Amino acid sequence: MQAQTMSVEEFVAGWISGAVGLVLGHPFDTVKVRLQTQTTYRGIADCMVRIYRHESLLGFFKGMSFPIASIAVVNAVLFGVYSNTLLLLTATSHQERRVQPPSYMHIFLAGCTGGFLQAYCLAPFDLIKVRLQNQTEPRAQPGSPRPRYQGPMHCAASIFREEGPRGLFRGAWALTLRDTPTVGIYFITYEGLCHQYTPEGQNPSSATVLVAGGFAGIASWVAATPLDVIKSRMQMDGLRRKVYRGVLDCMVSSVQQEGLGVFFRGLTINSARAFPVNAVTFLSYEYLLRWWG
Ligand SMILES: C[N+](C)(C)CCCC[C@H](N)C(=O)O
Repeated sequence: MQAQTMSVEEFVAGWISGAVGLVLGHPFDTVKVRLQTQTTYRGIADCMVRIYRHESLLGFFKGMSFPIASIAVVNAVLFGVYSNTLLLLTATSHQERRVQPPSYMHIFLAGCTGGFLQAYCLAPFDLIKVRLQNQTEPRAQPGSPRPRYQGPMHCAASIFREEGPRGLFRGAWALTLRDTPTVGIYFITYEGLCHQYTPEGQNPSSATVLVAGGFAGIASWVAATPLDVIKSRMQMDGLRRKVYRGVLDCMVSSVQQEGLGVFFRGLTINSARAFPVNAVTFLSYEYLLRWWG
């Protein structure tokens, strides 16, 4: 791979590795979204049992098809922009960076750039995912009430019709605020841990990549959870009637009604999800790049 030319491999590796992680983490993600936006569940276990009883195993996979289709764009942008920004800042390729590690400042800046740009691609897909995950109706049985959205395309079309084209970007601002700094944290944690446990100039071992990826996921999600709650609430807003005037208003009224703890809703489940998802994401990313490199 040549330095200074844009590398397509990074985008493709980002896509495939994201898809692998996504399927693994989706059931956790559904529980998280419900806990963040609905007040009827008493905790993780209660939420899981009730989803299973009422909606069967399929309930955990609601809203997954769109993220699978969009992860190609979203993760390719995340990893591709990150890597290519580093290439611009440091003039070294993925392999050369093992020998000449970039500074943490450069890693953070490249991560923030990747996070900022992927947030915009992610926003409409994430909105549709959250709306579908929050539908508690069991799969259609004859005579049972039909859920509001019949599927991802129907959901997108309904939002477009009922809330206008801008409606598809509901929550995008909160999402950008969530992801810009936390993707910086994501890559700093990953690169820092890999560097720490890898002899000079070598590639990190699979075990190192798994652990560093897992902790990168946890660290970034811990930092991201407060704005993740706000983001999910903004996305559900407007469904019946509009409650929040903006990100700040959503923060203030959530805290007033539920206390500061509201910012940590879904933290446990988010971290439990983040470890395996991001361990697998980084492992496949590294392997794909080594294989092609
Ligand atoms: C959003 N935040 C920056 C915290 C995490 C970025 C990690 C993205 C990964 N696909 C996952 O879903 O865990």
